[in-house]
Amino acid sequence: MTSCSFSSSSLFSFNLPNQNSLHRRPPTLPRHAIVSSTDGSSNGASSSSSPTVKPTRTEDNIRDEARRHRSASANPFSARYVPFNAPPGSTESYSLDEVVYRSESGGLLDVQHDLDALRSHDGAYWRNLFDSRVGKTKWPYGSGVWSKKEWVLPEIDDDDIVSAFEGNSNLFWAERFGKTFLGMNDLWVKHCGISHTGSFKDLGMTVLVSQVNRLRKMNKPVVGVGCASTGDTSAALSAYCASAGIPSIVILPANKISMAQLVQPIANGAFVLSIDTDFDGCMKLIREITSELPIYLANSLNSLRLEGQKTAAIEILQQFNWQVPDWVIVPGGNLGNIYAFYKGFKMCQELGLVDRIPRLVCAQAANANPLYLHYKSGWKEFKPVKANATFASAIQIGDPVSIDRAVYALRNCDGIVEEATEEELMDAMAQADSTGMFVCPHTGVALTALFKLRSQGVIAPTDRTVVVSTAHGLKFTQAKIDYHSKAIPDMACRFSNPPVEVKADFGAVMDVLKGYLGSEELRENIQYIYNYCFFSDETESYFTYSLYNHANVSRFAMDVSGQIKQFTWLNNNNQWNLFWSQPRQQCQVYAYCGSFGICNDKSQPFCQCPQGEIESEDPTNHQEGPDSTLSSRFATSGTFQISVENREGFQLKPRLLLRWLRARSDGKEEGMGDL
Ligand SMILES: N[C@@H](CCOP(=O)(O)O)C(=O)O
Repeated sequence: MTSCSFSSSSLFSFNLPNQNSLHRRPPTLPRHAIVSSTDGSSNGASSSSSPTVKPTRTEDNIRDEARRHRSASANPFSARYVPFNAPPGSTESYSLDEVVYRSESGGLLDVQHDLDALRSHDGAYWRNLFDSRVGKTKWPYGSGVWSKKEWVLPEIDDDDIVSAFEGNSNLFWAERFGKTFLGMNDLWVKHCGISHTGSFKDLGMTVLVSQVNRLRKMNKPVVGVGCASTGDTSAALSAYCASAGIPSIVILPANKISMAQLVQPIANGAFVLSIDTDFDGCMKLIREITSELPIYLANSLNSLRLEGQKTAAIEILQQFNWQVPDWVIVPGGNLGNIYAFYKGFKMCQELGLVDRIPRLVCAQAANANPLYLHYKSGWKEFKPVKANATFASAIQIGDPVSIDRAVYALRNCDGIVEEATEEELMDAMAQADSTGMFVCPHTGVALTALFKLRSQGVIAPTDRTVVVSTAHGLKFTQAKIDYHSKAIPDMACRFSNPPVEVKADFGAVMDVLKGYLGSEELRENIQYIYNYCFFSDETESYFTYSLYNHANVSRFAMDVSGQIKQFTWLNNNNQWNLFWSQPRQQCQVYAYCGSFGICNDKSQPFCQCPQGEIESEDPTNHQEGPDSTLSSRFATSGTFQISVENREGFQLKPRLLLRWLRARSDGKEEGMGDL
């Protein structure tokens, strides 16, 4: 890990920076004659494309413009800290302007909104309001978080908000991944990592840093903001703090985060401490530090963060036109996010935007699985674990701070916890990448959970399922390089795709390309023409297919040849064309010529009896193992060829010594077969 040397003297002088000079200035935009207010009563949803809109001034930026249109009417919405899962009758609560992370009893806090005030509008009102703000540059609603401001931090002044217009992340229809690997048609990946700093942490950090900005303007004693991190939280914290001119301090476990994650806070000017411990050790330190120094805690122990993160759930509903998916699968480490998703969905149900919530699945790496073990024990006593190294390094956490929140969320939505081994998560990541994504290992954990729940029949092929991708794959290139170079000990790296080294010679390149174009791998592309769905359980196995283009006519047949054949109708020739067959060559049909016959694709009839004498060792005693079949045939050259093929169809170099002693072909004596 790179070591960083920053001067500590300037950081710990505790001088408040001149905020005016540091404040981010959004770009100047032409001001349009749009009348709108922050309560959304007139949101200008259709104004930007109206021909009657005229630019009248150009000197205002979007923040100035929002300020000018600030509503004069009193804000009816509010929120407070209360003890998390407080017993009925509890009156303990705190203003969001207090610096407090724990309840009197030492438990977690939660941000409680005045739901009665929010209920003064019905679900349709909120749906329309949120929808009207998407895709605009209006400050601060251009952010997917602040477009739900009334449900996030209703009382903050728009001027105090520090935003990179985060959120509104892509909800990707994982069409090919779903169909190819899972037989699913309605699988989606919420790419929260396609974001300002490359992870979902931006959603929470815009809220937390905005509140810090407000506290500092109120002259509250907040000198800087600090976090422990496995890489993503620190990247988000440092970027948002840099944007607002607020010092940030990040504590990282040495050698346990990716280079891309490490360089983010360094580049954004954070004070970076690389500490020889794991994340749980760093978390303990930051808790102690923030209780001693005027440094505001930015980890999700601070419930403000979850107010931003919950908007990803609202956004998913919005992207489905307010239809509720059946499942949402979230990778889990420190476990704030699984609760944030639950809270977002629950608020939408309670406020009448939707009538139910999805079932949540929390997916953990098997090397850092305290929640999984807790779930498997029937939610008996929780025991932290020592988290072992995992490629899903951002969730290498053994003592998650939000364990109570996660258990609450999962129990209240009939949730499930799954785990993924290192090989499973890396394979799943590579499979997703092979279908056009570029996901992080944590998404591999979530996809593994999906594989397992599909194969157990818990998630049905038609269930609408969303996998939450938490970070950008580019943060984890080293893991991908190791995988594709097959450089990971004890891992088969089944889906690796290493580059082919070829000399700079036309013929050599052509040979390699011809090999590739004839490969099995490329033939699989027929899936773009046919939509295959394979189903298999204990009682039945079958597949169905349909044509993407209904103008095509096609038929499948299996006949006495032992081959399954797929024909397409050629309109020009008025005949069936053999499009695909498997096994491709007649002689590849298992035992087509019986136990001792010789199959030769190049002659008719294909099957012949061997001539001469063959002396061989026991065919089952060769190194390819009993799963391999031996076949032999005459090639056009007249030489005798032997091939050994295992059940997966891989051609193996035969180690079996089959000696062709005296073969007579056309009365000639041949020498050794072509081994
Ligand atoms: N994966 C996290 C770990 C800290 O979690 P947080 O949600 O409490 O910030 C990270 O990126 O640091």
